[in-house]
Order: sequence, then structure tokens, then C-alpha cells
Amino acid sequence: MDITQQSTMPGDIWNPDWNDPFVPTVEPNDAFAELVSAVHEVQEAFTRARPTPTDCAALATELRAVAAKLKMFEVGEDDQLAGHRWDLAGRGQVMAPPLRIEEVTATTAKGRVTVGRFHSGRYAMNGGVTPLIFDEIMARLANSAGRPWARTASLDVDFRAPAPLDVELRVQAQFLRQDGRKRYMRGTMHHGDVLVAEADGLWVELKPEQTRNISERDTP
Ligand SMILES: CCCCCCCCCCCCCC(=O)SCCNC(=O)CCNC(=O)[C@H](O)C(C)(C)COP(=O)(O)OP(=O)(O)OC[C@H]1O[C@@H](n2cnc3c(N)ncnc32)[C@H](O)[C@@H]1OP(=O)(O)O
Repeated sequence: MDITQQSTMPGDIWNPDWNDPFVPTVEPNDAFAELVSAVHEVQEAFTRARPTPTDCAALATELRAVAAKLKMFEVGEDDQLAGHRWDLAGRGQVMAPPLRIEEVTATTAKGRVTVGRFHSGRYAMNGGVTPLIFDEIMARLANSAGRPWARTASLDVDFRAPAPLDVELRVQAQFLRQDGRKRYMRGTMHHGDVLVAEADGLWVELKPEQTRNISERDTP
């Protein structure tokens, strides 16, 4: 897949007229992207709601019925769709903030993300979500350009300003240098001109015996 084409792939299109900006519109024939979008809608609606105890009980029953249906389609981790849809924001991994990585070169990566209340701490992005976003884009860069697999060894995040909800944030990553198996990376997150967070990270190239559980599907 040509990674530079990602922003125009099915499921990666945001409808500016939609009431809830966290529900991406999807191509009509992309059924899995539709399912991801529906789960996101449930997450955001759940976070925003204050249902009565009676409604909580009824909703829990309905959601358990959905979970039971999905369990009928359970497969091994290598075969699941979630996390392997490289064309979708967040790779179809519904825990992940919907980061759209738009450009990856050998030394830089750029993306955009908008989070809602589901990923909120208190009127700002939760402090655990920011590293998730950095890990995603910096790992993608660390493993780009045909480099052998590397995993995150350390990720040091500085929170410079509250990251606002409901607005687009720009995320960038830079490949600083390689020292043997160690790859040093740097990341920044901006809202407009405001630096909201920055990160330094180390990715360590895996030895052959450490790549046993990694498959071709882990490659964009
Ligand atoms: C996996 C690939 C998927 C990618 C898909 C693309 C994007 C996907 C997007 C999804 C994103 C998901 C991505 C994820 O979420 S990856 C998941 C999160 N990360 C992990 O689970 C990694 C767990 N840790 C390990 O497996 C091992 O510790 C590794 C493999 C990292 C190193 O253990 P190993 O036994 O092999 O190496 P070593 O100990 O001899 O160390 C080697 C060198 O490194 C230096 N060092 C080590 N650790 C640290 C440290 N903390 N600070 C500073 N330095 C450190 C060390 O001093 C030494 O330096 P030197 O003495 O040589 O100078």
C-alpha cells in the first residue's frame, strides 16, 4: 500500500456536516469500517450519557448480546481485522485514538487526530492517551523504510499544554539517529501554533528470536 494515499482511503473520510465529529463517515461498501465507526459511536455516546439504572440494565443486556454475536467470529490475533486495517484511522483498533497518518518518509511522519470525550481526562486529552498517539506514529516511523522490526523500549512524554478535545491536533515524528540496534525518535503534538506535548523515544531493533509473533500483517 502507498502510505501517502492513506488520507483518501475508505473509512478515513470525516464528514464536516456530521453532528458528532468523532464518527467518521465510511464508504458504503466498507462493512468493517462501518462496524468500527459504530463502535466509536457507542464509545462516545456511552461517555457522554447519564442513563437511569433501569436503562443501564437494559443497555448492558443489549451490549452483551452484541458481544456474544462477535464472539462467534473470534479468530487468532494474526487473523483479526482490528489493528490490521492500515488504511483506517487508528488501524481499526477501537481503543486507539483515530490518528490518521498521512505521510511517512524514511525520517519523518505526519498525522492528524481529533479526540472526543471518550479519550478525555478532564476537559482535555487524558494523559495516558497522548503517549498512545506518540507510540503509534513513532513506531510507524521507526519501522518504516524497510528497516528490521523494532519495539518501543522507552517513551518519555512532556505535557506542555492541555490538549483540547474536539479539535484537530497535528502530530509529527522525526527519526533522529541510529546507534547499533537503537533508534532514537522524537515526536511533537500541536494545536495550531501551540505545542501541547513532545516526546523522546527509543526503539530497539529485535533479534530474530524476538520476532516470532510478528507477521506480514503487522506491516502497513
Ligand atoms: C514490533 C513491530 C511492530 C511495528 C508495526 C509498525 C507500527 C505499529 C504501530 C503499533 C505500535 C505498537 C508498538 C508497541 O506498542 S511495541 C510494545 C511495547 N514495547 C514492548 O513491549 C517492548 C518490551 N521490551 C522488550 O521486548 C525488550 O526490552 C527490547 C526488545 C526493547 C530490548 O531488549 P533486548 O534484550 O533485545 O535488548 P537489550 O536489553 O540488550 O538492549 C539493547 C540496547 O538498548 C538499550 N535499552 C534497552 N531498553 C532500554 C530502555 N528502556 N532505556 C534505555 N536504553 C534501553 C540497552 O541499554 C542496550 O544498549 P547498548 O548496551 O547496546 O548500548
